Parts: sequence; C-alpha cells; structure tokens
Amino acid sequence: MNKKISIKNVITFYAKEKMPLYYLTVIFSAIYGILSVIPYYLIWQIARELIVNGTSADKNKIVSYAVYIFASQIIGIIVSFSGLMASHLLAFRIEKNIRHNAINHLLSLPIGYFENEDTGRIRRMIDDNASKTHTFIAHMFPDIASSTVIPILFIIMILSVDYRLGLLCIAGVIIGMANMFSLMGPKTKELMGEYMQSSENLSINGVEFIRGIPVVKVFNQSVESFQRFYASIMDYDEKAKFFVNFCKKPMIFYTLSLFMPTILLGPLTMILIRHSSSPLELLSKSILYILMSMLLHSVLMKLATVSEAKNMFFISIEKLNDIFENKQMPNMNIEKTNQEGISFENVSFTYMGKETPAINDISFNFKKNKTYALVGASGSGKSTLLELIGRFYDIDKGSIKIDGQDIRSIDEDILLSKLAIVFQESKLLKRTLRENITMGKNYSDDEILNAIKLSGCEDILSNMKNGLDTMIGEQGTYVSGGEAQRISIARAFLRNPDILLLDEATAYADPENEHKISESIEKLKQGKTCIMIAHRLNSITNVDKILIMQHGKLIDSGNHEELMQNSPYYRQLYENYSRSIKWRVANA
Ligand SMILES: Nc1ncnc2c1ncn2[C@@H]1O[C@H](COP(=O)(O)OP(=O)(O)OP(=O)(O)O)[C@@H](O)[C@H]1O
Repeated sequence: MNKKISIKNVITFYAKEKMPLYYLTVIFSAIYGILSVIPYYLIWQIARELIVNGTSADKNKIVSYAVYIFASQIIGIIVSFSGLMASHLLAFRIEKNIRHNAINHLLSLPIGYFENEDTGRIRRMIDDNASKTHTFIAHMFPDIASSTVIPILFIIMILSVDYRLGLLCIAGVIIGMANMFSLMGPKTKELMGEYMQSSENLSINGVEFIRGIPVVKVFNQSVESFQRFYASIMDYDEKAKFFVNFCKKPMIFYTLSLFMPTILLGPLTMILIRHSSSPLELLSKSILYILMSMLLHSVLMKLATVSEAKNMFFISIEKLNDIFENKQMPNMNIEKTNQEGISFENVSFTYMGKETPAINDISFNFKKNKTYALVGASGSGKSTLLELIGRFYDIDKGSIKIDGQDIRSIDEDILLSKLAIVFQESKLLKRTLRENITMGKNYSDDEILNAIKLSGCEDILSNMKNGLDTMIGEQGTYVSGGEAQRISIARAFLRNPDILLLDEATAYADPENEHKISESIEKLKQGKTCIMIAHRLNSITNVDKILIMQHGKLIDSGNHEELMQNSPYYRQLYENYSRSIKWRVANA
C-alpha cells in the first residue's frame, strides 16, 4: 500500500470487495448521529410548552413529542445496530485479509529473510496490528461519522435558536477543539509511535525473559541481569510517562473548556432574563442549551478518543506496510546452457549491512552425482555457500547454475524440490511425526515407513505411543537434537532430490546418533550431488573433492591425498584434527 494512509485507502487495499460496507457504516452512523440529537430538541419543545404555557400546556402536543422521542430512540437503536453490524463485517474481512496477505507475502520472501528476522516479532507484529485494525474499524470507525454529524447539527441549532447562548457554547467548543487539535499533530503521532514501539519491545523481551528463566534461576540472578528485558521495562516506563505528561495539559484544558459552557449558561441566562421581553421562552432555551452542551461534551470526548484510536490505527497500518516492503526475489529470464551439475561462476555475495563479502568471487563446478566437502575456519563462508544454492539470498555478482539453468530463472518450488537440506539445527514442528516427515505432501504409509527405515529412525518410531501420528513435543514426546537430525534425513529420503546439502549434519548428535546419521547419509548420498560441511575431517577422506574456504574465498580443492600433498593449510588442519582426536581418546 504506497498511497497516503486513510481509512478508505486501507479498506480499498485490504477489502475492496467490501467497500459497500464502508458506505453503509458511514450512512447508518450519520443517521444515528442525527437521531441522537432529535430527542434533545423534542425535550426542549416539551419544556418550552410547560414553562411558557404552564397549566394550559397542550397535553396532546406533549404526548406526541414523547412518542417521537421514543420512536427516534427505537429507530436509533436499530440504525446503530445496523451500522455496527456493517462495521464489524468489514472489520472481520479486513483482519482476515491482513493476516492472509501478510502470510502470503512472507511465503514469497527469500528464506534468508527469516534467518535475519526475529520470527516471534513478525508474528506479534501481524497479530497485534491486525487485531488493532479490527478494533478500530469495528468499534471506532462508526463513532467518527456520528460524532462528526452531531457537532455540525448542534452548531446549526444553537446559532438558530439563540445566538447569545449559542456563542457561549461555541466558545467552549472552539477552545476544546483547539486543544484537541494540538493533540492531533505530528508530535503526538511520533510520541505515540515511540510508546507503542516500547510496549512491543517490552512484550518481545518479556517472552525472551520467560524463556530464559531457567538460566536466570540456575545462575541465581535477578531481573536486572537480563539487561534487555530490564532496559525495555525502563524504556516503557520513560515513554509512557513522557507521553502522558505531553497529553496532560491539553487534556485538562480540553475537559475544562467542554464543561465551561454548562457552568456559565446559568449565570448568562440570569443576566439575559433581566432584559428579556419573554423570560420564560429564554428559560426554556437555556434548558435546551444546557442539555445540548452536555451532549456535545460527551460527543467531543468521544471524538478525542476516536482521534487517538485513529492515530494508533495509522501507526498499525504503517507497521504492517513495513512487512510488505520486504521484496520477494524476482524471477529472471536467463538462457540455459549445456552444463551438468552445480556451477558457480565468479559468485560474490555480501550480507546486508556487512562490508566484507561472505562469498568472494568463487568459481567452481560441482559435478553431478559426486560428493564434495567444504572445509574452513568458522566464518569462512561454508554455510553461506550452501544457502546460496537454495537461493536463500540473491547473489551480488556472477551466477549459480543447476544443470545449466541459472537458479534465478527457476521457479522457487521447482528449485527447492531439487534440493534437500539438512541444517545444523534440524527444527521440528509441533505436529505429528508423519507431518514432520512429509512436510504437508502426500505420501503413502509404505513410502514413509521406507524413509524411516533408510534413515535409521525405526527406534524413534517404536518409542512413539501413537506411531506416525504421535504429536512431537507433547505429552513427554521429547526428541533429542540427534534424533531431530535423523528425522530431517528421513524427510530427505522421502523427497529423494537430486542434490543434497548437508550443514554440520552431526553437530548435535551423541556417538550413537552420529553413527546412525553417518550410515544413513552414506545411503542417501547414492546417485546424488552432495555438498557437505564437515568439521570431522576423518569422515571426508573418501569424498570426491574437498574445497578449502578462507574469508569467503575458495583457496584450494582436491581429494584428501592431493590436498595432504599440495596444501599446507589442509595438512595443518588435518594434523590438528588428528591430534585433537587422539587427545580426546587419551582423556576419555
Ligand atoms: N544472516 C547473516 N547476516 C549477516 N552476516 C552473516 C549471516 N550469516 C553469516 N554471516 C556472516 O557471513 C560470514 C560467513 O558465515 P558462514 O556462516 O557462511 O560461515 P561458516 O564457514 O559456515 O561458519 P561456521 O563454520 O561457524 O558455521 C561470517 O562473517 C558471518 O558472520
């Protein structure tokens, strides 16, 4: 949504098909506004009849006024209900579409976006702002129309009945409105934005703190030790106080100016009665003005609340717009070449906000159905290289091709179906074992059980109370890091892709799991192009080629024997690794 934010633009963007509900809400609310002024006029007419004519007052007239009052109230209730019904239907559709559009947009973003973003924050941002938008459209938006109509009618009425009493009431309105406008400026919006942000931070850091309570307890620390949470409490305290102080004076003057006409109407009537030719008529008018100024007071108070809610609504929409500003990666039309395997041609990539490239001018051809190992110090770019093959990020220079086709010209679903990635930390969903293996795709039980067998997950399955349909993470169904990795290997067996990307596949595994993982990976690799990151150098001595990375560059490649002979860096790495193994065995 790149147009200026207004209620109408928001509705056009999120629920264009429900635009008639927007107009219905405005019409019903405006009619309700008119209907809510009518009884005051009729009460004045009754009071006038009684005060001016005393005992000879026309009883029929009074009864018919009372009937009109009753009728206007009943119609008012029906109209108000209809307006609220329209606004609620509109609000529900907008809320649904906000969530729907946001999720669809998130799904179209590069995977790398989720590595750099706090997913809890994104979820909260969508949830909070969608429900704030709902609350505003459903409950506050109808009040805007009604509380705009009432002051207009009121001004017309007070100036036409008695301009002297009318001017006093208008003076109160003008002073009140001037104070309210001072609260509607950009400064208020800025402060409210800061206040809302600090409230959001407090909530996010609160969740983080609760998650970290075991650590806080184990180390016998206080809330203050959780610096971020503590800082966010203090920041919230400061922002809330500042915002309240900023609004304090205008709000006090606003409230006083609204009460002022009601208080001063009595004395002014007394003064005017002395010089009036029809004092009883003036007295009845004074009653009308007292009633009207009380009504206006509540309407203007509502308008102040609505304008604050409108500011919050605009801030919520701006925050939602931030999500939509993250661009999906374009699909390019790049011609295919006659190449096989995965080829890197002068590939460079720098993470956003970083100065040094994570991948620096790498050219290499990973041949089809061969196994490669990436070796290098921490931070040398191994994981990034794997992620670039899955197009988690778009490269800055060069090209990456799979079987001659640039990955930027391959549809995302097709690209991901060619790959299986086993991450360092294999994340499982709080779903059944079956869903964690199939990941929403349709496979028969036989196919799933075969994948479980090939990945050595039979023991995991046999420990599950409800077999494949056991919920992971519930009722004591705990899955260890190594088991989670084995389940993610079962996923890979089931999908049987052409390319296997393994990132530290055994990093979290105990010796038993490690053995099982190594065995199943050996099977899984067959007939696939496999690129793996391994710190355990003894497990890669038989791979087809080892690539040595340093500071994002590919500095050497060859098989184990070649590198032992020709690469002092690799020889050193290998010797250090062998020594560390011996040291570990000796100390075991
Ligand atoms: N999401 C990210 N945002 C910004 N910089 C990143 C991100 N991921 C990695 N980097 C940086 O890119 C460089 C390469 O990191 P990468 O994780 O690819 O190295 P690695 O060789 O896989 O390291 P390790 O063996 O520790 O996993 C490092 O300087 C790292 O700080």
